[in-house]
Amino acid sequence: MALDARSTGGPSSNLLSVPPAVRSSASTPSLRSRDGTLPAKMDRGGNVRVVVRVRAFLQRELQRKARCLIDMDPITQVTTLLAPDDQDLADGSSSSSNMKQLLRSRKVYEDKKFTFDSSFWSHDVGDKHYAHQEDVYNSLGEEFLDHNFEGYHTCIFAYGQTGSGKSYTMMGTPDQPGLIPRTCEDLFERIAAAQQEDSNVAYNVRVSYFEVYNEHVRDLLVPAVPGAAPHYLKIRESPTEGPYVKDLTDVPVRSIDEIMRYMKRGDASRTTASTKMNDTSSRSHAVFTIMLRQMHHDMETDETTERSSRIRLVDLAGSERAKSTEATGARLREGSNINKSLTTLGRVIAALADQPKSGGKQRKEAVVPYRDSILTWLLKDSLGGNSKTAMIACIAPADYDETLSTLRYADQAKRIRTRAVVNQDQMSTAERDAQIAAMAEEIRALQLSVSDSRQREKNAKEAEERLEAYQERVAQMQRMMEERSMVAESKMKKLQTENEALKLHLKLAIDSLKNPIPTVASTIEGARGGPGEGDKAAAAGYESGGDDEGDDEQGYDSDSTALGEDDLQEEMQRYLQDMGNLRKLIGGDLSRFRDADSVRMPLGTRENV
Ligand SMILES: Nc1ncnc2c1ncn2[C@@H]1O[C@H](COP(=O)(O)OP(=O)(O)OP(=O)(O)O)[C@@H](O)[C@H]1O
Repeated sequence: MALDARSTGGPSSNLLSVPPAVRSSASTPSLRSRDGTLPAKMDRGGNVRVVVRVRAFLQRELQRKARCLIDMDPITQVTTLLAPDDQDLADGSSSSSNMKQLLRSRKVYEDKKFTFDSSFWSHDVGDKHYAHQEDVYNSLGEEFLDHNFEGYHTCIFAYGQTGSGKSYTMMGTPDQPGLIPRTCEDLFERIAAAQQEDSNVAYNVRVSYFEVYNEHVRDLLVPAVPGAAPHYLKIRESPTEGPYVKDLTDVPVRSIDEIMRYMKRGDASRTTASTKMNDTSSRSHAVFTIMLRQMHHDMETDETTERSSRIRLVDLAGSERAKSTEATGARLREGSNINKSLTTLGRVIAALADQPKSGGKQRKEAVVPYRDSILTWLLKDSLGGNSKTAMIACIAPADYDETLSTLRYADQAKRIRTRAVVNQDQMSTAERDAQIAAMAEEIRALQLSVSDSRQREKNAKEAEERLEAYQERVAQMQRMMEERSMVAESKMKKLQTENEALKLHLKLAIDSLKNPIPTVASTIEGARGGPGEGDKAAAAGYESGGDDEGDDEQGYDSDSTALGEDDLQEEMQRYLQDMGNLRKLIGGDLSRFRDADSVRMPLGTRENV
């Protein structure tokens, strides 16, 4: 049950019974909508969607008998942060000197109210309005997956202080899977259902998983070699794709099992450590990306429509105060790097929230400091570009200062507008072939110039840039070849289905010729001539039609039967031969792609695990 479709309740909330949320039946919208326009209900405007989730007390909070400082109103979606009293402050401070300091500072605490798109009350599981993992997925993940099938890039990121429930929300546990495993599962279920419905649509799914640790990018799908120095990846920016991680493993996946395997493998490689605030604290920002490509081939026009979308699911490391975590050494350095990138994220959010709305009075756009941290640079597109984005603000129930800071962050993020567009391409087979040929030519030229520059070793930087451009083009070509092979496979599938249908048809035609059903006319004729005549007519079958012309048309004579059967058989033979030829042609195409695949592997622009 999704919380925005029902009530949530803090200690004082007004609980209402509302109907349970209905699981969306949305599947893949037809790829045949050429212009990429979507039903109005799909378009929720371009603002970042912000939801908030409060977790249950942890052992340490129960031990100090903490009081819940959060209240959520299920109707208005207002989240109230209640001012702590002296007792709360005394319970929350780690030492008596801290307490004295707090009281001396005479800070005035007051209740603060915030309104978000949804609020998830996950504080006490006994509450009938408790938001389970499934509710969070149904309310947010499912809708975002709808957008992906429509062709939009999406990004969901979890933000909050350390130990507030980000990893639990995004990844969850084996018993309580979070948004990432649920998205993977739903994705493949939808693909299977859509393929049953329309075999002309082909799907291609790839995943990658990386972490940003201490301002370095590490591939989580490549197992770390024990004892060896960690392998960090570089970031590049492409004019079309924006910033990306160079040489990041990007694996094709074909089933739920396969994607779950990669997800678990990456998750196990994440840098975590035990801190005072969280036994398994994520010390890095983790970005799990799914690339979904949907291709529809129209047999009549021989045109292929392709939609591609990127699903980014981000589990940020938690903001932390060194005082609370009591971290020293490596943990302290990690903590300050985490805080640095989160501060930059805060500045990016503030700058984006402050951008003038288009159409209004011309005001200068604020400079957005994306490049000030690896995290914000990599999320540039998701935060302020072509993406539908959601932020899940995770909060602890009894930490006023940290929760206030998270809620303020979230409040600002609500004002960010992104510019998501449907990523759809349409191309005829001839155009695709021409593009592949042109690309092959370009690659050849680049290859020559790379080896030439290398030989001369004059300008190493230039050579490197050319090499990168070359590798990028090869990767693009690889993708186009895959698309062609997907189209060819879908053509094959369709021909096979037609072939089967024709074979069945032929068999039925031959069967009906061999064992014809007596014509109704002759039976009626027989019946008219009295019971004796009728029996005779039935026994004579279709030959008893008489010399009447009309009867001849309805019945069959043995000569014309033989002729019709031969004709039909001949025609069917021709069909089958045509089918065979087509199949050979496509088979040839496929083996060419496979050959090309093995040839291009050594180029290794994208490593496949
Ligand atoms: N909704 C929830 N229901 C039950 N337990 C939860 C919930 N949210 C979080 N927890 C528990 O709280 C603890 C901290 O959660 P989690 O590790 O997800 O925090 P985090 O925000 O990812 O922290 P960090 O930033 O340090 O990695 C875990 O033991 C987790 O199981």
